[in-house]
Order: sequence, then structure tokens, then C-alpha cells
Amino acid sequence: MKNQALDGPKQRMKVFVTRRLPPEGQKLLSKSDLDVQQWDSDDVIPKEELLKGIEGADGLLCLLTDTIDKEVVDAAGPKLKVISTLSVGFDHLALDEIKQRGIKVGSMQHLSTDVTAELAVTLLLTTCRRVPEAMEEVRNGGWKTWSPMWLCGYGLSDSTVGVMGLGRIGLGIAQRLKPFGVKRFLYTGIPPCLKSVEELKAELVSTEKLAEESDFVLVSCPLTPETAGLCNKDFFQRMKKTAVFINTSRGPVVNQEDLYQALVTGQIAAAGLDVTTPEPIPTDHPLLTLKNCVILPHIGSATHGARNAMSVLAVNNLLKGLAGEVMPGGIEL
Ligand SMILES: O=CC(=O)O
Repeated sequence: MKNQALDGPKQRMKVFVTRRLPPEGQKLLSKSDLDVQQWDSDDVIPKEELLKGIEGADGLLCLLTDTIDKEVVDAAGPKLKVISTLSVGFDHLALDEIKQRGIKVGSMQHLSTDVTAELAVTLLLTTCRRVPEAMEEVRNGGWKTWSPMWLCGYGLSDSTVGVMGLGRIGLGIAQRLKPFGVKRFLYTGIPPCLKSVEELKAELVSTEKLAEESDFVLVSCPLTPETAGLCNKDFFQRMKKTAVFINTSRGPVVNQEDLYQALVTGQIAAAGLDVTTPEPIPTDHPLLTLKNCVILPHIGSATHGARNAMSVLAVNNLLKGLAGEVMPGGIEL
């Protein structure tokens, strides 16, 4: 039998959490026997606080707003075993550095798929039917009479929709758009399961062809070196003048200068963005002066249910990873 007095008290594992969590995740975390140190705020943790806080930690629970680079993993030291991110995307993590150190990573997998796909459809309909502009006209007295061509936009019926990245979210978007009478689905990226492709009759095409033939382009691919800046001048020049562009993935997939030019010169009809570079987009940014550009503050997964479930999964990833068990949202590095 072990003698507690001789062994000394068992040291609790230290975890550092970079933000206040949604209530359900916070509750689960408080019940754990971990030594939890937390940036107890709704604001982004300053880098120097992150570097201090993570020192000697066994686990880290972070957000997509925290850049976990070499400096941060070095500051953590050799005990760091698990990084759990409260996000689907993991482009904010220096995966090569993390992999080298044998650190396990957990993310959200499927949890925010439905709500993010819903938001993409919301943003598409809002943008292509010019809803914010129409609301503004009601408020500012611009509504004089019913007028045949006033505030006309574009409808989905009989259209061609191009989805860049037909992963879980991209597929969720396409499945939700199908009942609107979309005639043809095009996609780029890795093909999903055969059954889904057959159900949608989706065609795998080149990025160029997707730009040229789509009435609506929706970006839902991860940010990688291959996708950074993919939607640029050439891409927008290929799009139809009547086409609408939607991005709900990551801001840097789009060259914003080129998008601005495309919108100002009428090269494309409109754009809806839930993600920008940087975030938040500065309030004096030229894109915010355009009526044909709808911008949301990165709210793809922002429902009470999804964010609570995500926080529970993030804490479970941390607990399981630290216990040496399989993380429910573990990612292959
Ligand atoms: O963008 C949101 C996420 O990655 O969860």
C-alpha cells in the first residue's frame, strides 16, 4: 500500500484556460480535480498574460482568437500534453511545433456543423435579397411606393450553387439549399461520401470553373497555405456579374482588396462575409461603405445550444487527453 505521507500529496495537473467559458463548460471544468487557472474575462487574453499563464501547464484550453505559436508552446515547457480549442478550425495553432512535442489536440469536429450551415444560408439569403439595405430604406424614409424594380436581388430557384469545400459544413449548406430549388451544385476540395454527392448530384470542378459557372459561391473550406488568398482578383473576374459571394470560413481565404474592387466595379453583384481580415474589421474599412456587402461579426456557431455544447466538448477533450484516454474531438496530426 502506498504511504501518502512518504509519497507526499498528489500534485494536481495545471490547466490554463484563455477565456471565460459558456456556463455548461465552465460548470464541468469547476467539478474537475484540475488546478484551473483562467483568464477570467470575455476579452482576448494579451499575449504576455498567455505566456505567463501557460508556464508549467499540463493542458491548455484556448479559442480561435489565441495564436498558439512556438513562443507559446516553449513558454508552456515540457509538461504540456494537451491543447483543446473551442473551435472547429485550428489554423491558429502551430501544428508542426505541437506535433514535434507530442502534444495532443482536440477541436469541435461536428458540433457546430448545423448552426454554422444555418448561418451561411441566412447570410446568403440576406445578401442576395438585399435585406439590410431594404431595412435601412424603411428606417430612413427611402420607401416611397411599391416599385417594380426597386431593391431587386437574386433568387435561388433554378440556380447553380458552388461550394468551396464540401466538408461537414459545406455539405450542411448544400443540403439546406437544395429545397430552395437549386438546379446544380458544383464543389471544390476533397469529395465527401459518395451517397451525399449522389443525393446532391454535386459535380467536382476546378476552382476556375466553380467561379465561372456559379450564381452563388459559398466558401466553407479550412484556411491552409493552399486556400489562403484563393478568392482573388482572377477569381472574382471569372465570376458572373450577377453572382453573389459568401464567406463563412476564414477571412484570409479572400483577398479583401480584390473583393472590394470586384464589388465597387460591379464585377460581382454582392458579398456576405461572416469572417474578415482582421477581426474585428476596422469600422472605417472601405468594405463597410458598400451597400452590396453584408458583414457579420463571426457568429457562425453563435447559438446558446451550440456554444454550450462546444464548451462541454472542449473541457471533455482536455480531461480525456490529460487522463491519457481518447479525446472525443481529437484530431489527427
Ligand atoms: O470559426 C469558428 C470555429 O472554427 O469554430
